[in-house]
Amino acid sequence: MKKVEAIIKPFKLDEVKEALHEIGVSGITVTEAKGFGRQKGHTELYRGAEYVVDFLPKVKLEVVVSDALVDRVVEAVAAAAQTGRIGDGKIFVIPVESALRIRTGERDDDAI
Ligand SMILES: Nc1ncnc2c1ncn2[C@@H]1O[C@H](COP(=O)(O)OP(=O)(O)OP(=O)(O)O)[C@@H](O)[C@H]1O
Repeated sequence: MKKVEAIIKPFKLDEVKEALHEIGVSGITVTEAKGFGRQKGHTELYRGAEYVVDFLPKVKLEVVVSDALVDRVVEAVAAAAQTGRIGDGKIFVIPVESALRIRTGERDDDAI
């Protein structure tokens, strides 16, 4: 299993969620986040306004998937989140050791 952690522009969340739904991802964790990339000190367009970049609002999306699905998830998130402008975000892939569905006791691939 892998955790795909994506930092994206907030207005792209619905599109990314739809793309993940289409490839069969059932569980997603979404957190409001703030951050900056290498554009620090420059300006970034956010909701039509130019901001001098400090910490910009972002959304952090976490999806744990089977190894078989990880490439498709990364591609789907990247395609849905891309605008081509600075600040589009990043995707990290992290190994996951185990998973447990608390209600049933199912584990690992059966739990995600
Ligand atoms: N190395 C990193 N570690 C953790 N979070 C990061 C890292 N780089 C970027 N982020 C997060 O991703 C968000 C978007 O990053 P961003 O797309 O601006 O990166 P970038 O490298 O500057 O690329 P770009 O040139 O496309 O803007 C940041 O606001 C931050 O929350």
